[in-house]
Amino acid sequence: METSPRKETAGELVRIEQLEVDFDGFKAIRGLDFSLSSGELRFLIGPNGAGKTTLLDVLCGKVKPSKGKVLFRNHVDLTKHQEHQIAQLGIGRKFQAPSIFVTLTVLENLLLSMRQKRGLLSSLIAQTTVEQRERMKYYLHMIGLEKKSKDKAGSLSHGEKQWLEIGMLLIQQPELLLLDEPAAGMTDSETEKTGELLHKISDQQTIIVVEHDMDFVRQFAKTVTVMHEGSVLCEGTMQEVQNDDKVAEVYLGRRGER
Ligand SMILES: Nc1ncnc2c1ncn2[C@@H]1O[C@H](COP(=O)(O)OP(=O)(O)OP(=O)(O)O)[C@@H](O)[C@H]1O
Repeated sequence: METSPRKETAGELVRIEQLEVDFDGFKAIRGLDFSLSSGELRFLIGPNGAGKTTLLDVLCGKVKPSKGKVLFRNHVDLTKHQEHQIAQLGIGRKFQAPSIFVTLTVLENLLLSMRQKRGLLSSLIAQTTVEQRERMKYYLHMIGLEKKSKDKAGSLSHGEKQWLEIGMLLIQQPELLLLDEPAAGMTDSETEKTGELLHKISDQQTIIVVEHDMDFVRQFAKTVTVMHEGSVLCEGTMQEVQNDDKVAEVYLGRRGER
C-alpha cells in the first residue's frame, strides 16, 4: 500500500520512508526511515552487517530497493533513476578503495573528473576555462595537495590518495557526498586532517559518512545515526547515542550497563 507523502521539512535533502532491500530473500534493510537536512555532516555507525553500506548503495543507485521511498530534494524519486543519472543529479559516492589514475598527476586526475566532454587529456588541458582552473586550484587547496599537483598520483601516500579521490568528487560539485570509511588505514595525522576536511566540505555540501572508527566519530561527528539489523536504532549527538541503552546492548551485548 502506498503511504501518503509526509509534509516535507524546509531544507530537507533526503527523505527515506519504509525502505526495504531484499537480497534473495534476506532483508538487509527492513522498514528504514531516514531523513537528512541540507548542510549536514551525518555519521552512520552500527555493527557489522547493520546495512550501512547497503543504504549508501541505495542512495547512489547501485542497489534497488524492493519497497519504500527514497526522495532527493523533496521530489526526485531516486529509486526510478540509474546510477549514472543519480551522479548527474548531484550525488557523489566514494568507495573505500581509491580509484584514481596512478600514472597521471594529481592535477590531471582532477581535470579528468571535471564535468566536461570526454577527450584526450592534452586537449582537455588546452580547453580548460579560467573558471575551471580556479575551481581546480580551490579544491587542490581544500584537499591539501597544492604542493603535489604535478606529482604522479601513484606516488602519493594512502591518505593523500584518499583526499585526491575526495577532491575528484568535490570538483563535480555534488550536493550530497557519500563516503565509506574515508579514514580507514590512515595514520593518526592523516585521520585528523580527514576529519578537518570533512568539516570544511560540510560548509558547502551535505555529507553522509559510514565509519567504524569510534574515536574518529567522537572527535568529528555532529549527528550520528546508529543502524542495526537493517533499520535505524537511534539518532543524536555522539554523547546521546553513547548513553542509549539500546546502543550499548547492540555493541556490547549488555542492557543498561555503561
Ligand atoms: N549483494 C549482497 N547479497 C547478499 N547479501 C548481501 C549483499 N550485500 C550485503 N549483503 C548482506 O546484507 C547485510 C548488510 O550488509 P552491509 O554491507 O550493508 O552492512 P554494513 O553495516 O555496511 O556492514 P560492515 O560494517 O561490515 O561493512 C549483511 O548481512 C550482508 O552480508
